[in-house]
Amino acid sequence: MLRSQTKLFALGKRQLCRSMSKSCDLTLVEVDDKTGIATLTMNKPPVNSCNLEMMRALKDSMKQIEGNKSRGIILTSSNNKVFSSGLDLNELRNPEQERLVAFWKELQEMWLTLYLSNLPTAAAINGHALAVGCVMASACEYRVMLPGFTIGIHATKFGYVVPPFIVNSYLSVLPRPVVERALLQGKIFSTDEAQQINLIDEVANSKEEALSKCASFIGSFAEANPVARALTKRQLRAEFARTLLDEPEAELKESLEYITSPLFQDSLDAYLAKLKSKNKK
Ligand SMILES: CCCCCCCCCC/C=C/CC(=O)SCCNC(=O)CCNC(=O)[C@H](O)C(C)(C)COP(=O)(O)OP(=O)(O)OC[C@H]1O[C@@H](n2cnc3c(N)ncnc32)[C@H](O)[C@@H]1OP(=O)(O)O
Repeated sequence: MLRSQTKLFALGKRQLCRSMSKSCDLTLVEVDDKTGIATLTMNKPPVNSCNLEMMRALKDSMKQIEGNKSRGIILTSSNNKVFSSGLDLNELRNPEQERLVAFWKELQEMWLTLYLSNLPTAAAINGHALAVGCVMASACEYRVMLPGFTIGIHATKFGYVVPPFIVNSYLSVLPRPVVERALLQGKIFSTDEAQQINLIDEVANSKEEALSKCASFIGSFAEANPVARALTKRQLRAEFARTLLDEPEAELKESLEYITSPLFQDSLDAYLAKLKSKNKK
């Protein structure tokens, strides 16, 4: 996804910006002129898996929204069953080194951009949010989820070690003993369970209601000075972002070694085969 492929349109009272790939718009951004709140919609069929281009589109869209002086960001999905299925597993399977490096750097940068955004951030989770899908929702300041879906980081279930910044995503919303158990079990939570442990803040019965609740949360900062708010947020979050801010290369090296190991590749093959066979039955 090249920056030059990102377009900005004036659409009535709203601005619409799209990050485009060859075949579709990977992300859509609409800014509400009345509230100044931007809705960033993930739009990569079929399940918003995060490949290199998708993560670049998300990062670029967030930077554009910040540059447009919006009042906040709501992250959501155009798919009414899946918020995001996490990393695109095809990027990890027998990867070409150069692309894998670019992919993992993009994951680091996308996460930092969202986690440390100057703006208030909220996720309207209108479908399953798995692995990095859950990480993105957890990086936001507020989460509203629709009933009947699932959310969680199940990496250990299929043989993946969880990288430290992903652990930190959970730690910024959940108490440590809960994080430890959830990550070690590879626990996926239902909407109700997620609300009980405060992984999500509210449940909404429709996407519209979820967006409205997210907008109310963002509106709750109306009295706060935006610069003071942003700097305070950065101070509060800097500790959990430290590894990626100070030593992204070390994290990259460790992750690449692990991803390219036979141990990881074998468990990925088995997992992908299981995922594909589901649709052949
Ligand atoms: C010490 C240092 C250690 C460093 C360690 C580094 C290692 C890092 C790796 C660990 C990090 C992991 C983070 C991740 O995000 S991994 C991604 C995990 N995600 C999943 O497991 C989600 C799997 N998907 C599902 O469960 C379901 O698809 C769904 C999201 C519940 C949706 O179900 P639905 O029935 O609607 O859709 P389908 O299952 O039929 O899917 C449609 C097609 O999409 C393909 N698919 C789904 N998810 C992915 C994905 N994440 N990547 C690639 N492809 C995906 C699926 O196979 C279907 O394809 P098909 O149509 O060809 O069959």
